[in-house]
Amino acid sequence: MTVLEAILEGVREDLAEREAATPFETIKEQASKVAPPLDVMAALRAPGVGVIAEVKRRSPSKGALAEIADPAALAAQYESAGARVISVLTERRRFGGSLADFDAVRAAVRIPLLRKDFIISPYQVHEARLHGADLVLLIVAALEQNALVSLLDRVESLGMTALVEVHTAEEADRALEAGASVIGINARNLHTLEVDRDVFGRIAPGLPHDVLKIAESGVRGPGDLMAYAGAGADAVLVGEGLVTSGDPRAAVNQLVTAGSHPACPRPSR
Ligand SMILES: O=P(O)(O)OC[C@@H](O)[C@@H](O)c1c[nH]c2ccccc12
Repeated sequence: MTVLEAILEGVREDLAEREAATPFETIKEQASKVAPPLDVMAALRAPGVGVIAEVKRRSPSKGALAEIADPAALAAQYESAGARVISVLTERRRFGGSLADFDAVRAAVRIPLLRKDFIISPYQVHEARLHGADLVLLIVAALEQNALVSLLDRVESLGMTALVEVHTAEEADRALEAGASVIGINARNLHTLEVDRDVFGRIAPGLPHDVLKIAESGVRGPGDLMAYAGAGADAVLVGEGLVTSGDPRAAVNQLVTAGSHPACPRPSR
């Protein structure tokens, strides 16, 4: 079993419990009454290379990363330092996240929020909306093509944006085929957890100009952001580098400053 398969098994078990506690129809109905999603495309298309800052307690590759006693306070720091979007891990077993973390962050910031989880069912999409998500992660490697297409359609039909994650050129083709308008290229292989920062530069140039390109994982500082920018990134998604920095506000600010510096390569749209 690969790491991804093991994670998905746990996700399915946790999901079954939530489904038993609250029926799909209830989640759907409650989600329809929530304030509409924010304009994610506008946030991501702003000038310069954007920063998506992640609330991440632990990871399967490194174990515990940071305590994060107050996710709302961390998110408020990210926002005040100029992050465009905040990503909140809600996967419990491997990443130590929760929808409670998501709620705390939602109440603390005004910028768009990404629900970062292993989404395999429409239930989780409506659940994301119910908790105020604007963006939802869909991982191509975790989904059959028909599931990817139908989840993407559902995300968009609720007015949210799908961040469709890929790690290979074949997965990128599947993402485009499904109609993705925002593609995240993850440097980390979810089967082996190995990080290869060159994956972005191999895949991004083959994507259409109008597709927003997010470089995910492995950003340690402004140098990595500049390299991703040079390869065509519209934004970078950063977790570990921020939560382990000791000063997340300063760490985000350095990235935001680099991403808006005149010497930073511009997205080519
Ligand atoms: O902590 P990093 O290396 O900055 O990576 C952040 C983000 O890309 C990573 O958390 C991530 C990318 N895709 C995922 C899918 C599921 C869980 C987590 C992820």
